[in-house]
Amino acid sequence: MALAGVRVIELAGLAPAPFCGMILSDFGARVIRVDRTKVTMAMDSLARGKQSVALNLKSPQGVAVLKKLCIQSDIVLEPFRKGVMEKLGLGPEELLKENPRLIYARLTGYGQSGSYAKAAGHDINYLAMSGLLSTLGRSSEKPYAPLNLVADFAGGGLMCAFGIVLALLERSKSGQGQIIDASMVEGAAYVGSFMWKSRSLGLWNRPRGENLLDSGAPFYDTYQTSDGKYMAVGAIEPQFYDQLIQGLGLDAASLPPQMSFSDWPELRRTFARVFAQKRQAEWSRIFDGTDACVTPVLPLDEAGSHPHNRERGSFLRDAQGEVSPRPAPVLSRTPARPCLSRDPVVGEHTRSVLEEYGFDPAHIEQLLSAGVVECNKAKARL
Ligand SMILES: C[C@H](CCC[C@H](C)C(=O)SCCNC(=O)CCNC(=O)[C@H](O)C(C)(C)COP(=O)(O)OP(=O)(O)OC[C@H]1O[C@@H](n2cnc3c(N)ncnc32)[C@H](O)[C@@H]1OP(=O)(O)O)[C@H]1CC[C@H]2[C@@H]3[C@H](O)C[C@@H]4C[C@H](O)CC[C@]4(C)[C@H]3C[C@H](O)[C@]12C
Repeated sequence: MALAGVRVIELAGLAPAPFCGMILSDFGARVIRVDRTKVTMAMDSLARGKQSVALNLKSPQGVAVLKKLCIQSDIVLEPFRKGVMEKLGLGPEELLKENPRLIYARLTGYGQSGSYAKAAGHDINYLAMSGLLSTLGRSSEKPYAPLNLVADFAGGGLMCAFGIVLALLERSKSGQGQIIDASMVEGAAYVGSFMWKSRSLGLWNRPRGENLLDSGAPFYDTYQTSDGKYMAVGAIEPQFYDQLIQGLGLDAASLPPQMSFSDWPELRRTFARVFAQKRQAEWSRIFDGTDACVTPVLPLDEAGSHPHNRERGSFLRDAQGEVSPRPAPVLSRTPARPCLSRDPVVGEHTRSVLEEYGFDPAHIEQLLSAGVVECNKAKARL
């Protein structure tokens, strides 16, 4: 796999950093998640392929253990508020001094500088600060966040993984590590570059929810079908729009022009009335194999069984029987080989990892009895 041999120390966090760690793990990196001690349950549902060490960083011995792990690793990924790592004596200066090849990835909401750097926040705040949230939502409604996909995952976890891969590539030439300051505000904004850079085209001149791709255009929207399901319509180009009109059984001559903004509400009502006359499966049969850009809106538990996704193996089933997306993109020679076994229990790998990183058994026992580290076993499933 592409990242085979890369060792990552991931400090346990909420959502973006776990996703970043899972991407690295899916593509072959060895990811060791450092959890707190005395936690009953891992919060990480993105733990595929990771190992867990339970370590109390509030003790000087715990800090020393983490340092030793980082000295022998390629990447440390930290998801805390600015200043937390420095307060622990684990800031980049300390760690890079001991391991100049270390890539020190800091994944935060607001970045390592600026007046908000130390403020708490979540996806919705970062999305709001990026400028993008103001554009998301239906006409005459307030802005709404599309789950926590944009800032936490696209602009956060994924962007940080990209930064790590860039730093690894650069290190292969310079031999040096570096610090990655991944701000979710900036990552989200960057993902949304199109919004800024296409403004001169007049694509976003109208209020929220009344433009081409923000649910303003009737040919770029979803429609309810007679069985309460939905179809997604993305028929932007005239040649594809013609096929939409044909599939709906409408007479193009009796409709207003596609790009007549003032007629969009009426056109939307016409499309809605027609879509409501057939079931989703019927519409799928009509539009499959055409270029009308019309597809069913699949619920999560149906996405994996759609013929197209099944043919490509786009979703996988793990040892627990849970279905989730296959890692993307697909590399031809060195594709991801995601681990299918269960997620680690907090502290499950403490002993084995410490042994591997050169801690002698007596030292491990002492750390255990001092409560600096914890070893836990997976509970048997009855
Ligand atoms: C699924 C839910 C997640 C929702 C995601 C949400 C929408 C997001 O947007 S996540 C993005 C959040 N932002 C960031 O990550 C930006 C960077 N980070 C921060 O800004 C901050 O970390 C913070 C604001 C997110 C949190 O601030 P906090 O004050 O708590 O922490 P920090 O200042 O960073 O300091 C950390 C302190 O911790 C110490 N530490 C760290 N590691 C160790 C260690 N090993 N040992 C000892 N100490 C350690 C460190 O030293 C710092 O100490 P100091 O403060 O003294 O300096 C999920 C959201 C809630 C989940 C549920 C909930 O947790 C309850 C259940 C728990 C159970 O286990 C599982 C089920 C739950 C229901 C759980 C389910 C889901 O996971 C959630 C709903």
